Amino acid sequence: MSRSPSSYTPPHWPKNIRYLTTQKYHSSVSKDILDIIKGQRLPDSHGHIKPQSSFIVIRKITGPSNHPAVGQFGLFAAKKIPLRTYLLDYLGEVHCDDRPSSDYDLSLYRAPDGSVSVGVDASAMGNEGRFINDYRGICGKPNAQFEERRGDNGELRMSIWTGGEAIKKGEEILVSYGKSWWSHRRPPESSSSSSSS
Ligand SMILES: C[S@@+](CC[C@H](N)C(=O)[O-])C[C@H]1O[C@@H](n2cnc3c(N)ncnc32)[C@H](O)[C@@H]1O
Repeated sequence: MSRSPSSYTPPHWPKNIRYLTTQKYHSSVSKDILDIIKGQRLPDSHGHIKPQSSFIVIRKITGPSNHPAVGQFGLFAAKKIPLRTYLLDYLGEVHCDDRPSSDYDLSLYRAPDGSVSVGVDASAMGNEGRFINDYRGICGKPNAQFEERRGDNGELRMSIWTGGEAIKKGEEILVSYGKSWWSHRRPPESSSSSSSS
């Protein structure tokens, strides 16, 4: 970990990936779409919630040997996490171009007429969220989920929340990437994934 706040990167952060603390916008995002994503600052409200990123750590997956992402990294509970906790936002480069080869690209927004699709791609830049793995082949169901939310500044982001059960210290935090993410990829081999989501 480095000392100055501007150059902070979390432990295990890869040197070739830019660490972000805010979303970045690619030139493929038009002014109209930028206005929709950035939204408007919300009036001060009592519903102000902050992400609890002290609950999570990036860790290299060394086992069990049948873990489908062994040798890669994952996101783990640094301490016991209560149910329905807002952990962090999935930060990356917000874009409107196609990124079929990125394994770190999430869908953020689709125009109602289907003409524009906006993604957040954390392949070259992102935060701890880029290390969250899918539950398939690891356990029976996810213990966390992606949720779209607008922050206090009105900006639309993909946030990561724990589900309806507390997560024990040391447990891996796992979401569902969704069927469409896996539809054009090879599913994990030791899969326990008969789930529909
Ligand atoms: C968003 S990244 C997750 C972080 C990744 N493990 C890493 O170290 O950078 C998505 C990639 O993680 C791996 N992955 C995540 N969940 C998986 C799963 N359930 N089974 C197999 N591979 C998985 C795949 O290689 C996938 O392309």
